[in-house]
Amino acid sequence: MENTYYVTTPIYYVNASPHLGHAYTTIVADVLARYHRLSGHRTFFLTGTDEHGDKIAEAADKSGVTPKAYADRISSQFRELWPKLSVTNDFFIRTTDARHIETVQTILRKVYDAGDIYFGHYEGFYCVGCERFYTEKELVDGKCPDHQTEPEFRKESNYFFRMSRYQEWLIAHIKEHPDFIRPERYRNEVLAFLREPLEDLCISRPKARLSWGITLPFDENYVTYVWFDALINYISGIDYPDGENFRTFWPVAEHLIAKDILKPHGIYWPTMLKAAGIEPYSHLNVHGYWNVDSSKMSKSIGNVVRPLDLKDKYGLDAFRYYLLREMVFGLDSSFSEESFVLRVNAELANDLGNLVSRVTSMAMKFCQGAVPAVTEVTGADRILADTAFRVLAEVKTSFRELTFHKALMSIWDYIGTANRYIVEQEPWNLAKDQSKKAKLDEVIYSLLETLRVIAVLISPFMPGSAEKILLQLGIAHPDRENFGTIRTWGALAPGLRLQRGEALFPRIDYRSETAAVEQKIPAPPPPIKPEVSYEDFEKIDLRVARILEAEIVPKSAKLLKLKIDIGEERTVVAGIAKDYAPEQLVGKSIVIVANLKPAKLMGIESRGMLLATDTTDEGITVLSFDREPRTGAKVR
Ligand SMILES: Nc1ncnc2c1ncn2[C@@H]1O[C@H](COP(=O)(O)OP(=O)(O)OP(=O)(O)O)[C@@H](O)[C@H]1O
Ligand SMILES: [Zn+2]
Repeated sequence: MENTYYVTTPIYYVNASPHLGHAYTTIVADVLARYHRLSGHRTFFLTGTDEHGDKIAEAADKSGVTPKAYADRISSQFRELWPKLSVTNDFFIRTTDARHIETVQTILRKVYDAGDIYFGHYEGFYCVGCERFYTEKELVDGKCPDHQTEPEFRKESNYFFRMSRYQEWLIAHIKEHPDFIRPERYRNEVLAFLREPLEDLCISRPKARLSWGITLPFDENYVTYVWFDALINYISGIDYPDGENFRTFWPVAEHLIAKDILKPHGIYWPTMLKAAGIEPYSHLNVHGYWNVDSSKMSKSIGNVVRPLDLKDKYGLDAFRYYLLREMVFGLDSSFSEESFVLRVNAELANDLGNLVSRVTSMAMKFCQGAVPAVTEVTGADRILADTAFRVLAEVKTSFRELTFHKALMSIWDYIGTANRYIVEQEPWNLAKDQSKKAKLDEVIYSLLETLRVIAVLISPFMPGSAEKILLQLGIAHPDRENFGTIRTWGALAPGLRLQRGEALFPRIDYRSETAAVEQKIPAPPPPIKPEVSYEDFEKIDLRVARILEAEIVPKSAKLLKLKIDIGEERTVVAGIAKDYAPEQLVGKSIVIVANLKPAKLMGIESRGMLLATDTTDEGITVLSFDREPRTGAKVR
């Protein structure tokens, strides 16, 4: 059978504009959809907006427009946002679509005819924010636990869905399908909830009080409760009951949600499906919250970060990368712009960006700007091929387990391996010796092929950057590369002309931005140390050093390894990675203490210490010269 994949996001409630939380769920769905398409699976990705209910009627009223006009406005904000974040949904559903309304009525009729909907009297505490009744037991100090507001007491006759009838079935289904709700903590949460007897679900609202909703097909004085309407989008969006999409995709449905809407998705929805005679979805995948200062980012609170602000400031791929790398799917994360910048600088500008620019510029220089031909990749060069296969398998597992941060860690492990391989192989030395030409070609080819593999691996997360890398490799149709084409090592065609490209991820100078805002008062300089004699000073040998190479020390946030020339070649390690990108240093003349006792830093022997000082904004600047000094000269 053909492999198929169906992923949905919640349909977002149109009572306010989209924020980073909505962007996260939708980008995760996009990453999954892209991954499955690149794996050759037939894929459908659905998102949309939820437009009925009290809260929208209220918000519209406040803005002085009709609910439909209000919903149109906010819905288009969501619809227009997604392409700007490179989100590739196949359809955008609105619960005000005629097709959707028809489907909701079909399902209501079916469940009603089966005897699972009855008319009854109800009284209780109703929270408008939650749009549901609360039992007294659920309230905290008489208030809604989510909204901290006092609910209204309401007495109403309404229609009820006999949810209780399906409680035992649901418990059994969850127990038989351990992955039905995941990660496990949320499965346990639903099971815990099901330990208490389920109450029937009130699924109507009298039109006398609220008319903004879908009319019940069996009583036109009532509209449908917003959850009973909204959840059905997952099947109306793929043309239930007769559409080919429904037949193809419903059997593999995967829902993505945050934990706030676990109960409707984990309990209402499967029992609704069961009552309507429809198979349950395959998986409910639940993630945690993005918090700001430890409270949930939410429209109602207003503590929101706008996705487009971040995209405009730092670039789309950096934003997508950060969201997927920072959050462990299932757990909460807190958002901070500082952690964002740290990741972009260390992992994107340094690790990935440098690898791409080093490899392509070496290929330009040593291989006349074309992919070299190699007969067979052997020996040490197998490491890159072998790592590719291992990482491919790890990424596959991570996608299956929704551990996106681990997928990225595996890919970054590969990037680290490639960066170390360059240092070990020293292509610049191979290039000096004609007899080593074959070896040089092998090294450069392996690195270019590694870039092709990395580009495909990152493409679900960072589609724009992946394409740029593939174009730099001279690949004319980047869209033809996929998880199938990287399974064969050596598929990169010799002779392709490399294309020069701009830096993928420019470093962000965050400190100077915040410094401008904070206006910190600098600490006074420390007191001068006690006198020393000239003879004592003379013992210190200061020299002009020219930096030949610079690279990040793996797993260290601060250290750079420098190869320097002081008349002889030496390696020194300096704690300046936060202030200098390696490429800013190469070719620069600096001052080092040449006779300081060697020290080992992160396993690397440093022979000499570079001199540096503070700038006014707290960063570091290395000592340099205003005229070109002689390399190795004594500093007096
Ligand atoms: N802070 C958040 N962290 C992660 N995802 C979020 C966050 N806020 C919203 N979402 C996403 O949006 C869905 C809820 O959509 P909704 O339109 O109710 O947003 P909301 O901001 O939580 O609204 P409200 O504050 O009015 O309850 C969640 O299930 C999740 O997919
Ligand atoms: Zn509430």
